[in-house]
Amino acid sequence: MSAIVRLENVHAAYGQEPILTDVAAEAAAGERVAVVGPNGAGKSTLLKVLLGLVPHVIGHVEVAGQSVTPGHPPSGVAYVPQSQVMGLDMPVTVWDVAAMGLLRRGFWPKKPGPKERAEVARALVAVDMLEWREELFGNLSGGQRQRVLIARALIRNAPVWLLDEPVTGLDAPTQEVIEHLIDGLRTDGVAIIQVTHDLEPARLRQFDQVWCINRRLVGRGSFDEVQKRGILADTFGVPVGKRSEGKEGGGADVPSGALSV
Ligand SMILES: Nc1ncnc2c1ncn2[C@@H]1O[C@H](COP(=O)(O)OP(=O)(O)OP(=O)(O)O)[C@@H](O)[C@H]1O
Repeated sequence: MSAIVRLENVHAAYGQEPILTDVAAEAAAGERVAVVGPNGAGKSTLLKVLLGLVPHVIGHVEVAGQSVTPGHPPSGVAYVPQSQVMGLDMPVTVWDVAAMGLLRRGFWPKKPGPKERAEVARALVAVDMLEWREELFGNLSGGQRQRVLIARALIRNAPVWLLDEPVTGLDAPTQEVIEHLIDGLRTDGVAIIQVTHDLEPARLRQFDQVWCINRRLVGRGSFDEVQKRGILADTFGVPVGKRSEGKEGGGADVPSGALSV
């Protein structure tokens, strides 16, 4: 399978300090990748490298057939940032935020026509937020905001999705809804690169690959591979532990504290 996301010998920095060193990884269409690692490991930075948002990058970055360089984001990408980093004091409605999905497709600042409006409405229906369309985005709960950001991404109709902790802080039913929506994209051949702090084995087994990041790519593979080879434990900075027998879900050799982040 050919890669739709490819990183080769990638080094990245915002200033003098290197944040990521010598990262090489790839994902194919229809694959879902979990990006895991401790706080400050460089997970969000990795997504930003794929978006062309990190100012200093050495190496080869390719997304949806395009070479990505700083300041030149690829066009075939939908990005769902952590919802708490969105400006909540701006007077924008749910509809406005979702309609920003049209932004990179030549419909801005031109007024969207009936076809584009129908597209925005369809995306809001998909996340069950159409009736909130006139509400200010900043007045929504975390879960509602996340649904709107997913709607915005759906409108992009992109072959690659980058998601930064899309379900962190949400209640279990809302997590289920959003996870189900994201997972459904795989059947359309979308490659999904998702930062997550959820290290539950049952969850991570749903991903095709787990990329373990701690300022470098410590390793990657299926959850069972990275767990068995001690890569997960190394990523979180503890010695390779013994496999915890009899633990529900197979037991991950990761620090217990890491399981609750
Ligand atoms: N815009 C920026 N300018 C300078 N340094 C930055 C910038 N963004 C992030 N960093 C630094 O890069 C490092 C990695 O940050 P990053 O947000 O990528 O980590 P992370 O693994 O996503 O962390 P977390 O799990 O806490 O969200 C941190 O030391 C952070 O301070």
